[in-house]
Amino acid sequence: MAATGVGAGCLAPSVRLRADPAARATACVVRARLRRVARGRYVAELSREGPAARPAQQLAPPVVPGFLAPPPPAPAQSPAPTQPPLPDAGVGELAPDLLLEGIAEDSIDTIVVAASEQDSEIMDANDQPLAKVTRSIVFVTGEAAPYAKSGGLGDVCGSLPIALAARGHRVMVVMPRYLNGTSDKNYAKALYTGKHIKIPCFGGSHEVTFFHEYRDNVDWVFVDHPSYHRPGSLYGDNFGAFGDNQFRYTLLCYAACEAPLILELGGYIYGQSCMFVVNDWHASLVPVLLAAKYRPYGVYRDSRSTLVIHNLAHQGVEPASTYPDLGLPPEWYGALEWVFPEWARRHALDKGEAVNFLKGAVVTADRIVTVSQGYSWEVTTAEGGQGLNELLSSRKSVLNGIVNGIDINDWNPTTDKCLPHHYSVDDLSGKAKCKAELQRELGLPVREDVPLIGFIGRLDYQKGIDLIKMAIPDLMREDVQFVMLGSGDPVFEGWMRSTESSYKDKFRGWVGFSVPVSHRITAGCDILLMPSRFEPCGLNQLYAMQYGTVPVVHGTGGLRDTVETFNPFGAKGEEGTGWAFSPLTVEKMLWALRTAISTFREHKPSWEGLMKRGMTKDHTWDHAAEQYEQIFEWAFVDQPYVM
Ligand SMILES: Nc1ncnc2c1ncn2[C@@H]1O[C@H](COP(=O)(O)OP(=O)(O)O[C@H]2O[C@H](CO)[C@@H](O)[C@H](O)[C@H]2O)[C@@H](O)[C@H]1O
Repeated sequence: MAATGVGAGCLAPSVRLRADPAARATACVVRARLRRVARGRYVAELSREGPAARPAQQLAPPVVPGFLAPPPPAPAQSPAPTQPPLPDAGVGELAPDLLLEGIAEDSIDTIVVAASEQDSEIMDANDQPLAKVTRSIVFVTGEAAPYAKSGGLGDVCGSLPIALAARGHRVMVVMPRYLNGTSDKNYAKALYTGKHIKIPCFGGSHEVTFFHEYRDNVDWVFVDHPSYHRPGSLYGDNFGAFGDNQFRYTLLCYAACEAPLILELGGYIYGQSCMFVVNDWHASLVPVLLAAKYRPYGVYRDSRSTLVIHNLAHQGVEPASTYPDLGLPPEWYGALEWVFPEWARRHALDKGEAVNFLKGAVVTADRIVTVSQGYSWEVTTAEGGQGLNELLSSRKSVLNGIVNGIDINDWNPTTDKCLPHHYSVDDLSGKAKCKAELQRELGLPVREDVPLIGFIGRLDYQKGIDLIKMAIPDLMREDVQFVMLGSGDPVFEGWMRSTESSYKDKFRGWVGFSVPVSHRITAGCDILLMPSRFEPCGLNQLYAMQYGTVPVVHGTGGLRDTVETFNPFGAKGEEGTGWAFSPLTVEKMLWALRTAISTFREHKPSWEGLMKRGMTKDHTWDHAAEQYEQIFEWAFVDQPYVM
């Protein structure tokens, strides 16, 4: 039995058959024409074509229950021999998932689902179309919240798929099943699919299995292998990055290529016409595998891939001698080939030859997206391109920037479960209470009049921690409070601890990774500081604005795109949502902070305006999801970049 889609907005992947063993097997074709009758409700007009000799009375009448309409009693259980044959018979209301009951599965050769473009649209609350064309989308990622998160990549891959699924797409996310003793409970609802494959790489055949959870209309697929079960964080432990990360993410990429072909999720596989969305270096082997190992055999010729760059600083680079381990044909070496400049080589005999996963995706993916427009330009410059600028420039015609959204269910001051008090743009009193609670929790003097400045993030060169370190002695001379939450570089962790003991009434350094604490800091602070050296998008400034906390940021990448510097003399009165300073120097940062502090102290109405403008900005994923759809459509208009 085959299911084919006809017409724009092919719905075939979601057609489901419920076979009735009582029905007689007779070859036929069922045509199901979907007509949209209301938002989310469809009528299927069924007609059956089959051999002229087909005895009509041997077939049970169709029952077409929808998700929304309660299923009618199942006449299939007692087929009435006098029932007329099908022609245009079964009509019922149903969601886009078409369920045919009472027809023997093996009695049907083909289901043709025809829906005009208009009919197949999923409508929004105002009955306006969301997605024009629905697709099968496969996200491949090293992390996705709430299962596993080490930073912004996890946030994005935990919420963008849900936003796309809400627009009518069929979405799968493929990521490792990390079991490390602390996050195991996050995978509790994921069930073993019974599917396992053997992956030929690294000198052996490695068995991986698949687990699955269906949540928020998304198929969350977890690849299981012993190398994902170990203490520490996702990518390393106290001794640094895991030495076998290249192996672990090679397995992920192979598994992600197989998943749409073998996993029957909701009864049906995703098939060969997918959009693979590969995130950062962990997933970057996917487009290379599609080109080198599938398309030459006629598989995935109708699929496309989009590389999403969240952070160019991590590229998955290993010695060239590891290439044979990857299981790729020798002639594909050039796609991953990477030669370090002489200054970056370790000794005179080092030829600097390496393989670079991210580079592999840059030269094979159909489209490339960075997580802000500003960053999409920066990656083409020598300063921001981390060595890939020339290659990325050569692909400028398919390079776009889309600013991330945020998960409004998770980050919403009116409902946030991590907060002791709630508030909204109309009633900010809860924010003052959150501030007092935070000061109490941190053991700082509880004072409403003192500006409380926060920092949340990885303690990493990228985040400009060294600038904060240099500025602290000056800043601590002011009447301010400062709280930092972060983990990473042990040198900075030690510095945070010692600074806390030097400025007991003013500074708190919380070393560690705690999502609830990050929510409480975002809500309780007045100012959020982000002096990032580079920032592809940045999420904390978006969370801050959503919570009425005014961001002071270095004007780079996504920070420049999202934070508008305060202007008291704008054309329509006061404008702006924070301060974006540039260039990145301690003096400039202190100047921006002092301007913010004096506005907080001396211009209360202006401060409230800043808070409210930030809170009323649209930070939802809807707009970004629509832009991703556009990129996918462009990709499908073109032939695959590498056949
Ligand atoms: N100690 C801690 N405790 C609790 N939570 C913590 C934490 N440290 C960080 N976080 C959380 O991790 C996330 C960090 O996201 P960012 O976007 O700011 O940076 P990151 O560099 O990880 O992401 C990369 O990918 C994202 C997504 O595309 C880009 O926005 C970004 O610019 C790019 O560098 C936020 O949700 C933050 O609250």
